[in-house]
This record gives sequence, structure tokens and C-alpha cells, in this order.
Amino acid sequence: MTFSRHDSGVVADARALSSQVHPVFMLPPLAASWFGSVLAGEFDVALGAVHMVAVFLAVYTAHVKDGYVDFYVRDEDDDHPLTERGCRLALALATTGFFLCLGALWLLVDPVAALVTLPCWLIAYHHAPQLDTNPVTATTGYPLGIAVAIVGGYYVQTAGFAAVPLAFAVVFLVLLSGVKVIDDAKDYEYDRSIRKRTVAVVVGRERARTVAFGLMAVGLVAVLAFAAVSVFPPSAAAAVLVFVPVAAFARRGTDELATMLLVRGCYLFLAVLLVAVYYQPLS
Ligand SMILES: CC(C)=CCC/C(C)=C/CC/C(C)=C/COP(=O)(O)OP(=O)(O)O
Repeated sequence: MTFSRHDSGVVADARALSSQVHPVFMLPPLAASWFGSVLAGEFDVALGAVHMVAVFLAVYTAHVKDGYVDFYVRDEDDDHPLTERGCRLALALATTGFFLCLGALWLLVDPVAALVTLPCWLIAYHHAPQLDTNPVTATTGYPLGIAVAIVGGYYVQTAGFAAVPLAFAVVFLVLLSGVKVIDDAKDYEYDRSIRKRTVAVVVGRERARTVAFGLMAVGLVAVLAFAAVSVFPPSAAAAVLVFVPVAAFARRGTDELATMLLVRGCYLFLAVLLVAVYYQPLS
């Protein structure tokens, strides 16, 4: 019983390890990495895959460490599928895999490709117990990882930086930070009971909503501003038109319903922005 706390055998260990793969948190960073590659135009699938694997391993690291800290260090959770030793081994394996990917990017692209990917792991590894104790870093850590994944995905394909992926990174950092504030507000009662300092716990639920929708509004205005100065094509404004009604419905719902709507709205928003930038239908 190396990994599983509840059972022995290879299948139980595999189940315990896979319990830390959370598709809801995993898919957006993978999509962000792929999106960065797509923004480069013609792209090398193998290089894109190495970057995606690095991003996956970074997010996996975050979940394993968060679960370990919450259960074994803070005694916050009632149960955890991994043994303490299993957590450490899984952390070591994921981290080794991440740095092997970094080495590959260094050799196949250049040192900057490795350096621009490194923050994904730094943010992930330090999520718990460091970054998740402060409302600002607890809110912006995951969106910042997504922003870095977009810029890194682009860099590994082109060995350069450009205005469009950087603008996307800024938009998603701000917009997703808004969504994260609402997502965290779902756990308001529990977080307050364990003194976890999310935005909702620190400023109260009502003000957290104002902060959240304010951040989303800034993200949407940024899209219009980037379109106005021709960083994004004019058709990018359609992404704003798609997101606004979703946000309007979300504003009236509970935190649970709002989170569900906003996450789906973000996928729609990303899809419309991708079509706008890649195909430039109105240009
Ligand atoms: C590349 C990239 C995207 C990097 C960022 C990785 C990152 C910070 C992921 C966070 C994932 C995570 C542990 C969420 C739950 O934490 P929580 O503290 O909100 O919830 P909890 O109550 O389960 O601890």
C-alpha cells in the first residue's frame, strides 16, 4: 500500500493517484496551453504536447500538495485517498516529470521556453500552504497559471512573445479572477469556520460579488480596448456580447449556479475569441 490509504494493490494505488486529477481544474490550463500554440498559427504538435504535459503536471502538483496540506498538515479534511508517503512520492514524480519537460523545452526551443513555463510549477507548488492563505494570491494564483500557460504555449512554438497572446493572458487573468471570487464564495460558511481568508470571508459575500463582477467587467472592457487599438480584430467584441448575458443571469443566481454558468460562459468566451482572432471573420 504505497499510495492508497484505503486499499492495497496496483488498482487501488492507480485510483488514489488519479483521484488528484480534477478535470474541472485541469481542462482550462490544458486548453490555455493549446490555445497559445494555436495563436502561433502553424504549430508543432510534439512541442505543444510537451508544454501541455508540463502544465498538466504543474496542476497535478498543486492538487497533490493542496490535498496533503489540507489533510495531513491543517487537519481540515475528513478523508484523503493518498497516504502521506504516497503524497510525497506523487509530488516527487510530478515534479520530476515537470522538470524533464522543462529540460526538453530548453533543448528543443531555448532556455526562455523553459523559464516562461517554470512559473506554472512555482505557482502550483506554492498554492498550499503559502498562496492560499492570502485573499489576493488565493484568488489570482490559478488564473495567473492560465495566463502563463497561454504565453508559454505561444512561446514554445515561436521562440518569441507577441501582443496577442499577452493580451489574452491579461484578459483571462482578470476575468478568471472574478470567476474565482464567486467560486470561493460557494464555500463561505466552511471557509469562515476554518479561518480560510478568501475574498468572500474577508470582505463579506455581497462585497465579494461586487469585486467579482467588477473584475469581470474590467476583463470585458479590456477586450474592447484591445480591439480598439487593433491588438484583437473587431470581431473579438462578439465574445463580450456572448459573455454579458451569461454574467447577467449569473448575477441573479446563487453562488453555485453563478459558478456553473460563469465557467461555461468562459468556455464560450474563449471559443468566440479564438474564432475572432484565428479566422478574423469581419476583416
Ligand atoms: C498552470 C496552472 C494553472 C497553475 C496553477 C495551479 C493552481 C494554483 C491550481 C490550484 C488547484 C487547486 C488546488 C484548487 C483547489 O484549491 P482551493 O484552495 O481553492 O480549494 P480547497 O478548499 O480544496 O483547498
